[in-house]
Amino acid sequence: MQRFEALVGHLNLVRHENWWFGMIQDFFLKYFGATVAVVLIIEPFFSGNLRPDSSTLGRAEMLSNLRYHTSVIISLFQSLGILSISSRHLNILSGYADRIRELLDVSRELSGIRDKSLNHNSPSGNYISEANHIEFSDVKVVTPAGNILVNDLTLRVETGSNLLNTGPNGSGKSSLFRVLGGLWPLVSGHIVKPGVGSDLNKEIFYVPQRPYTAVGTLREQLIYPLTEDQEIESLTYDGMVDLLKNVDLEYLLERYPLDKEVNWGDELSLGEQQRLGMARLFYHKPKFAILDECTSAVTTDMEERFCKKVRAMGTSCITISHRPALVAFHDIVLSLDGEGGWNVQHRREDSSFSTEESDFSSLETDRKSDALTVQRDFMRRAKSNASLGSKDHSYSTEVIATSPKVEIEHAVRTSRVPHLRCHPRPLPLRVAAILNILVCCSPWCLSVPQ
Ligand SMILES: Nc1ncnc2c1ncn2[C@@H]1O[C@H](COP(=O)(O)OP(=O)(O)OP(=O)(O)O)[C@@H](O)[C@H]1O
Repeated sequence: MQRFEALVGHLNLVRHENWWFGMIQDFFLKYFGATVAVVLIIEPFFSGNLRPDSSTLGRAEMLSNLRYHTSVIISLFQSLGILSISSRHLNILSGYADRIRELLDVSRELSGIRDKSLNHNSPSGNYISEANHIEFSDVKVVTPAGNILVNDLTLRVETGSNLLNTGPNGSGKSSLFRVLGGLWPLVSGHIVKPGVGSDLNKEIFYVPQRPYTAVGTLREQLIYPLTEDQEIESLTYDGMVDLLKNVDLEYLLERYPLDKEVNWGDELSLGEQQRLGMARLFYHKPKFAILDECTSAVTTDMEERFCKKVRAMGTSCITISHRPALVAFHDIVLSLDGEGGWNVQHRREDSSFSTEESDFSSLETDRKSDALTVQRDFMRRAKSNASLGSKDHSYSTEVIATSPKVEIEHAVRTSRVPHLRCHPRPLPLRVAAILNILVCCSPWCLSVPQ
């Protein structure tokens, strides 16, 4: 609050100074020059030092001289004004130059940190190396402010495995992947991942909750972050149709002409933007996809189809989510407790679970119990899967399987929905039934006391 008040005070001061500067500058440029010019020229005229010839030509010459000198003096003052403005422009320019220098310093510093973490012989022992899988060994996730979010995490995600990352808000779910992507420095431990040194999106594609939507054509949105000249194989119209059909967005092709530039962030709903983000993933077909709550605004049906399609594509999902329903599509669950603790559960071949953990359950605080709820849900669902004996099943079968059976049977028996009979009764019987209803409902019948 104090800083905010200091900022407001500083802005007020700048506005105040600007106002005075503008006033003085305007007066100096517009009025002061002309006033001085008139005084300088009129003074000799009134003191009698300047007497025109009596001839018309002499008077005209004097007037022309007066005009000339006035304009020279006014131009002189204007030039002085422009010089004073230039000093202001120079100040602004030096401010911009200073900010660019700061940016270059920071980027140099960051690339130094990155090079250090890529260097296997780093004296601190923390480095990033290349492999076909993702592995964290004793990795600490620390915020730029110095808070430890995850302590000594050890976890391996093989190609083909799917990891679900859960935990309370602010527990460091997204931050873990900031470290993986090199956005935050690796302060301790060792990370193994594919595509080291190349752009993150080639091997590990990040799909955020609100995908970035640049102003441009629909095609440009689908291939983002690549641009047309970076594409190895150009995306055809049929390819676009297929990608959009996967996420039920094919109507965008009818709504927007192919070459129309649109601000997609303004024109699409969050759910549509998320589906566009999914279509991008299908275009890039990465080895690993980091799905950061990217299905939070779409229907569960769409979410189920998306998960199945990503699996079929051979991409391993690393999903950050609070939705327990998603456990059905993952074989490893990483739970963070927001206090540095973590817990990893692996689904084994026989659908039972093995658990690795740090000091996760030593002390159950509010944040830990939040994370434990998701874990317990995962275990419950996993047990029910095992009893069903199925390894691969859909979200809806999951829901049906975990719903109380008795209630379903009961609901079917007491169904109020009328059903057509397979063998309708003979016509005379149906006519007799209708007559019976008519007679019973007639006013005479209704008025007869029972
Ligand atoms: N640039 C930053 N500087 C300092 N602290 C940060 C920065 N970015 C995030 N944090 C802090 O790190 C913590 C973890 O943030 P993160 O985004 O990883 O949480 P999360 O588990 O993904 O939360 P959510 O479930 O709400 O998405 C938060 O407390 C946040 O305030």
